Amino acid sequence: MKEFTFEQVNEASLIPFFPHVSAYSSAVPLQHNKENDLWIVIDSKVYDLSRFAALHQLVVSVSYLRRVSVSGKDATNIFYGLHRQEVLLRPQYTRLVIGKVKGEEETIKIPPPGTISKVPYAEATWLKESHRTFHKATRIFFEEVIRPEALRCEENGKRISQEVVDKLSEMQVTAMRMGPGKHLQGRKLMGGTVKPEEFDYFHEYIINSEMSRFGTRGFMDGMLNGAVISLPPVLKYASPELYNKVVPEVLSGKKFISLAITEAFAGSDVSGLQTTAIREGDYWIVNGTKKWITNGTFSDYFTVGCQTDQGLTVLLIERTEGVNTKAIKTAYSSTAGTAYVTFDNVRVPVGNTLGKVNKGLSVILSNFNHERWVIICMALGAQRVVVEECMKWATQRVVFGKPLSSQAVIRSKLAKMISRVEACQNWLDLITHQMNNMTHEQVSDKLAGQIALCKQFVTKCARETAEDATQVFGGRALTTSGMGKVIENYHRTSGYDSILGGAEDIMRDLGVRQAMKKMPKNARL
Ligand code: HEM
Repeated sequence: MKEFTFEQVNEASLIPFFPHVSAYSSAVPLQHNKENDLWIVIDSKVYDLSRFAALHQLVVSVSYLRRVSVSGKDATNIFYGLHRQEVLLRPQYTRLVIGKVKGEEETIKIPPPGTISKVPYAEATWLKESHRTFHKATRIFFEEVIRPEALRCEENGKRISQEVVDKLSEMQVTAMRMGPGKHLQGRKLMGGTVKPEEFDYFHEYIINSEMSRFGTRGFMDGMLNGAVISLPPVLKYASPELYNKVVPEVLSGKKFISLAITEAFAGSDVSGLQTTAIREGDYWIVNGTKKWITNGTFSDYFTVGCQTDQGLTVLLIERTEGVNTKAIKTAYSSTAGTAYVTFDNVRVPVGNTLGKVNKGLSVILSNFNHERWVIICMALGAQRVVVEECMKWATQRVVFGKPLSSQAVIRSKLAKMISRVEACQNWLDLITHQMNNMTHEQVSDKLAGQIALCKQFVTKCARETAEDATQVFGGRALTTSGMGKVIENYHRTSGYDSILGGAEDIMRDLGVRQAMKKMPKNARL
C-alpha cells in the first residue's frame, strides 16, 4: 500500500484553521481539500473522496468535508459518529483507499468472522470448552453464510434461498435445532465440532442465539423456525414409515414443514380450535383455517391440531388437493413466510396421525416447552446484541463535546439493560441445565411453568430494553439503515417474541397455575 506523510495528505494542517475566516481564501496553496481534489484520513487510511464527495452531498456538504480534510486531525472520530464500520467494507468504498499515513497503524480493526466480542456484557460466558469451540465455529458459519442472506431476505422479503438451506443441512443446523436425540446419530455436526452424543441443549442454545445477531427478526423465523416447532411431534410420535419418509426430507432441506395450530378463532386457547378432522375409512377429512403460520407460504407439510369426536388430534398434512396458503402482511419481513392456511375437504391418511386420537392436547402442550425455550434463547441473543450496540454507541457518539457515556442518565440506562440481560441469562442457563438432565416427560411435568414464566420475563425485559435503546440512539433508532438500524428492527419486532409461542399474560397465568397444581395439600402458614 502506498504511504503518505501526514503533511502530504493534509498540507493544510500546517495552517491554523479559524472557522470564521475562510481557510480556502488563504494565500498558501492548500492540497487535497478542494471540491475535485479531496482526501481524508480514517484510522490511518487515506481515502480519495474527490469524486465521491459530490455523491455524498445529500447528507453532508462538500464544504463540510473540505473542513474535515483540513482540520489538522484525521476524520476517524467524526466518521464513526456517523457511520457503522460496515460502510468501509463495501467494495465501492474500499476502492476509495489510496494509501496509508506513514508511521501510523490501524487502531480500529475490523473483526474477522467468528470473533467473540470483547465488549463487556456482549457475550454469554460459556462454561465448557466444548461449548466455546462450538460457539466459535457456529459464529464463523453464521457470519460467512447466514449474515449476507439474512440482510438480503429481510430487505427484499423473499424466502430463504435453497442454496443457503442446503448449507444449513450440510452443517446439520436444522437437525441440531430439534435438540439432542437419536435423530443426530451419524451426523457431522457443524463440520464435526461436536459429537452427536455430546450435543446438549447449550449447543442448541448457541445456534438459536447466533441467529439473532443480525437485527433481522423476520429472517430468523424465515430460517426454518417452522420446522423447529413442527418437526418434533413427528420425531416423537410418527409411525416408523412416516418418520422415515418425512424426517430425512426435512432435515436435508428438500421439503419444508410448519406448525398449524393457531386459528383466528383460537389462539392461546388451544382447546377451542375449530378445524375438524372426521374419520372416513382409512382417511381423515380435514376442514378449517389456520392463521399466523410461520413458513406456511412455502411449506410442504403441516403439523395440524384438529378437533376430533372427543378431543384434539394432531395430524401431519401434506400440501395436497384442498390445502391452500396465502401470505399475511405483518410488521416484520415477509421472508418469514407467515400465512393463512386453509384445509378444504383434505384427505389425510390415518397413518399420518401423531400421537393418540383425541389426546392431541398433550402432544401440542408438550411441544410448546421446546418452542418457548427456543424463543427465550433467540430473544436473549437479540437482547445481548442490543446491549453491545448501546455500549459501542455510547462510547463513540460525541455530544456536547463528550461521549454519550459521560452522561449519568445514559449510564443508568446501560445499567438497567445489563442487569436485565444477565438476570435473563442466569434463569435460562439454569433451565437449560435442568433440560440436559431430564427426560422429555420430566421437562413437561417439572419445567413447563418455569419455561412459561421465564419466557414472559425475558420478553418483558426485551421490550424495556428496546425502549431504553431507542432513547439512547435517538432519531437513529427510527431509521432502517445507518447507525441505529439494529435498534430499529429490535424495537419494531421484539413484540413478536412476547406473542408467538404464547402471549405474556397467558405465560404468567400458566406459570402460576402450574405452581398451584403442585402445592402440597397440607401446606399451611
Ligand atoms: C470514506 C469516507 C466515507 C464514506 C464511504 C461514506 C459513506 C456514507 C454512507 C454509505 C452513508 C449512508 C449510511 C447508511 O445509511 O448506512 C453515509 C452517511 C453519512 N455520512 Fe458519510 N461517508 C464517508 C465520509 C464521511 C465524512 C468524513 C463525513 C462528515 C464529515 C460524512 C458524513 C455523513 C453524514 C452526516 C451521513 C448521514 C448520517 C445519518 O443519517 O445518520 N461521511 N456516509
